[in-house]
Amino acid sequence: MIEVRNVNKSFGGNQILFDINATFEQGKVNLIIGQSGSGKSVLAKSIVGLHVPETGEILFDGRNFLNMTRVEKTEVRKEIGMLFQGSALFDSMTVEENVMFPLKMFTNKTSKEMLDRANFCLERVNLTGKNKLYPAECSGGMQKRIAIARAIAMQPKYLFCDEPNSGLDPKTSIVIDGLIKEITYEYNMTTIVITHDMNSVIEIGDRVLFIHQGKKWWEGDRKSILTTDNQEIIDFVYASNFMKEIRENMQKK
Ligand SMILES: Nc1ncnc2c1ncn2[C@@H]1O[C@H](COP(=O)(O)OP(=O)(O)OP(=O)(O)O)[C@@H](O)[C@H]1O
Repeated sequence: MIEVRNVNKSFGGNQILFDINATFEQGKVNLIIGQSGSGKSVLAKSIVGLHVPETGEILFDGRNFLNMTRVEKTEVRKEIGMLFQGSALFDSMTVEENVMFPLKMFTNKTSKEMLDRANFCLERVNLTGKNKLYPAECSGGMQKRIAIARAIAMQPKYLFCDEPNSGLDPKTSIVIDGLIKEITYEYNMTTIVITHDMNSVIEIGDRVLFIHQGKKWWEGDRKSILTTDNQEIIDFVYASNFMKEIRENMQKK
């Protein structure tokens, strides 16, 4: 579980996050949604230690990250798997080398142990036998699955996914969402996903946090987001005429 308590963050006097309090539960897919510029990425980066908030606490299973020594922070970072927008694979490395990269960086495993783990992770994302390909030889969906294999290589307790479906077609997005959901449940991870994708909200949003103008505006589960009366959520979720029609039809029933 990750808890965010009273987090405020500014850049050069410009306040971006206002007293955010949120709980991201273990074994669940926790989504952060909100309009562009609302502060989602700043919040996620504050949680993983890429930004330092002025005030507040970030608790990883009760351990306050902001009070930790450098060594303690490094230990927590090893427990975090990251899935970046655009996959962020190393082009000059093969699939297998990409997946083994965090193991080489952070563990003392032997080559055989690293290869075994890479093979296990590649099998988990249905990429068995693709070890020697380079990222440029793989489709966008495959690249995302390689990035997921790399993110879980260290058996993380926490998984962060930044816009996992960006650049993917709807069908491939569903596959990636399904994989994120499955591995979250299978490995009992605390997963946080930043997304704009309403389909993801409906499919995998066990918990949904809606950020509006740097403030926590609403939180709930995927079902309650469809029936909420919160006007900012309605504006966000039902931005298109098609979605507006669906809501009107739901209300007539
Ligand atoms: N390093 C930074 N220095 C100064 N301002 C920043 C920095 N990072 C983000 N901001 C500002 O913080 C605000 C929120 O940005 P953020 O990237 O969190 O938005 P977002 O909700 O993730 O948007 P999007 O969905 O478009 O990615 C924006 O006004 C942005 O300009």
